[in-house]
Amino acid sequence: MLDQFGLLVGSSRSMLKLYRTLRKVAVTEANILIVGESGAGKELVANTVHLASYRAEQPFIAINCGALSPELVDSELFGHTKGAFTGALRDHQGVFAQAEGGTLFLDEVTEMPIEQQVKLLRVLESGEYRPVGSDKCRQANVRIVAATNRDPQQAISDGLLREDLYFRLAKFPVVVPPLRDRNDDIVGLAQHFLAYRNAQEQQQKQLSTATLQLIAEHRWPGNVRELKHAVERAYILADKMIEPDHLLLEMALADTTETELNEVPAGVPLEQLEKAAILNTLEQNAGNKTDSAQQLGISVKTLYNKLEKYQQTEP
Ligand SMILES: Nc1ncnc2c1ncn2[C@@H]1O[C@H](COP(=O)(O)OP(=O)(O)OP(=O)(O)O)[C@@H](O)[C@H]1O
Repeated sequence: MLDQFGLLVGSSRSMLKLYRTLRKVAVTEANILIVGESGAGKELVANTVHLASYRAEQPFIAINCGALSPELVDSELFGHTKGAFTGALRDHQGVFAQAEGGTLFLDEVTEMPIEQQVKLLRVLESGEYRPVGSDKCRQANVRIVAATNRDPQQAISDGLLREDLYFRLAKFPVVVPPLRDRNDDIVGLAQHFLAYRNAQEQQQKQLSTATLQLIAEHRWPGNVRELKHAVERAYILADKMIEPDHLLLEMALADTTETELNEVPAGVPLEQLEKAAILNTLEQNAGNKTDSAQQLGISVKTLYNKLEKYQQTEP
């Protein structure tokens, strides 16, 4: 049986160290910055912090900063009053109001436009925010837990994250290690996801020895999310014994071999290639933009911009 803390499962040394940190930090009011690769479990860490905090009975609100629409970002964060702008037909609560008393999880915080990062910093400093169109400030009682899959120092030098906001958020930087650095947990997590499905479906499917070996040896670039999806796929495909082929790991491989690249016909407009690469990656990731952007080596914001452009040029 693997150790558990809140929603997190794992007994590797790095996970046990993480639990110790979270246990201490959760009961404070400190804001937190969680750093880790996509799929490593950052949102689960944020949720666990919330559940282990004194705010557990209050709301946990999660937003992806890369998915905020540029025109509405102020309203999405701070809310708006009726008539604040065309289309503002009624008062709207932003995420700060929704999370009042609880925890606000800002995923992909480096994708938040710099202008809003300044406003966020102001809220963290003064504890006040003002809904769009209102002349009254509201008091915010919200704990901020932010996350990024970028190296924060690099994001600061690239101008994606304000240094002053970083210092405000990162009183307690929490690092979630990639799955390949917690070898001891890989097979246990696979068994955990399988046991969960077996209990749900009242089945007793099993992982064969060869499957367990493949799971242990795979590098899991998509981290725990990739492992969970592979087990769930295999669970559906296998009757009783889950064999290596059921995991469909080659489908999830992001690495394109040189031979495959040589098969791309010469003279295809680059834009067309780019669009095909983007749409195929999204399809492989079941529409998950964060994972797709990471595999494509672009930011979530760039991915959104490109998708928007395709929509405009579509007949
Ligand atoms: N330690 C863990 N124990 C159990 N399940 C886990 C663990 N870590 C991650 N998961 C599961 O893996 C999936 C991905 O985790 P999560 O969404 O927290 O990752 P993330 O780092 O926030 O990803 P992204 O950066 O893409 O938003 C979720 O289904 C989550 O429940």
